[in-house]
Amino acid sequence: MKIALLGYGKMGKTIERLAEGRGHEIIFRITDDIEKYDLQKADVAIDFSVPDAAFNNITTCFRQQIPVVSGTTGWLQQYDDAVKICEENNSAFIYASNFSLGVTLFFELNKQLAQMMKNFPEYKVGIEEIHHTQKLDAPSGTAITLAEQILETSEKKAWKLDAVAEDELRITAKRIENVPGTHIISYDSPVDTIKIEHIAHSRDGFALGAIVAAEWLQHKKGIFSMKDVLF
Ligand SMILES: NC(=O)C1=CN([C@@H]2O[C@H](COP(=O)(O)OP(=O)(O)OC[C@H]3O[C@@H](n4cnc5c(N)ncnc54)[C@H](OP(=O)(O)O)[C@@H]3O)[C@@H](O)[C@H]2O)C=CC1
Ligand SMILES: O=C(O)C1=N[C@H](C(=O)O)C[C@H](O)C1
Repeated sequence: MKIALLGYGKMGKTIERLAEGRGHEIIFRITDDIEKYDLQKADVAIDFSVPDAAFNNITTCFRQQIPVVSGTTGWLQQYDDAVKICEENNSAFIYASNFSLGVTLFFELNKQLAQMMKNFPEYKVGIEEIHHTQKLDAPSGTAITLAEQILETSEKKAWKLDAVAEDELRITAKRIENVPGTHIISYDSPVDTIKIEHIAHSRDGFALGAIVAAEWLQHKKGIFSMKDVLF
């Protein structure tokens, strides 16, 4: 595949290394005005950039029918508009707040555990995420996905960073040097605690998942998720 990278930071460089190892070619490393690039030369665009740039860059690709794999977090208030533009232009899109196989499995485990715990109100649920100090957004996109899954079965009304109200789901965000990404779901009762935890050891899992998603998306049209790709 000929890949246009939208964003060439920590994730862009990791994707470059792993994609070239799988025989793909990086034809653009875009970190500024996307209009300067001849996107028609690309088979797919992979977006790991910044919240302010993601929507414009992704939809510019859709308008040229270039399929997009996006992992950028913090721009999802515009996700529905991006989906609409993708469909209007008969293009293809996969978004995931976390592309790793481990977190895709963890999402399924989280849903099953939430379903089981809804009958045991003595357990108080909370989410903790830990990331490196350069991360722009808090809470992480992954923590928001986990929270939204829990809210589907819980009596809590909404998630909130550092929530204290009883009807809010508390997310705690910590920033520590060089941590690629850790997510913990805890159910605390007066007598014990149940925890599930996903720890990324590097960025390779995120990058590999995004490349596999891009390979899978070739010649497809429509809106997909990592569940479509992996299961
Ligand atoms: N879904 C997932 O699995 C994962 C998602 N992420 C998310 O991916 C995003 C990127 O993460 P990371 O690589 O660590 O971040 P970095 O800060 O390392 O990289 C961001 C990149 O975006 C570039 N950029 C800035 N403006 C534009 C623009 N207008 N168009 C295109 N690119 C631009 C920056 O360029 P410059 O430095 O020149 O400003 C830089 O190359 C974040 O939102 C993060 O949360 C991260 C890991 C996994
Ligand atoms: O910014 C990061 O680094 C990460 N961002 C994603 C998120 O916000 O969930 C995924 C991963 O946790 C790393």
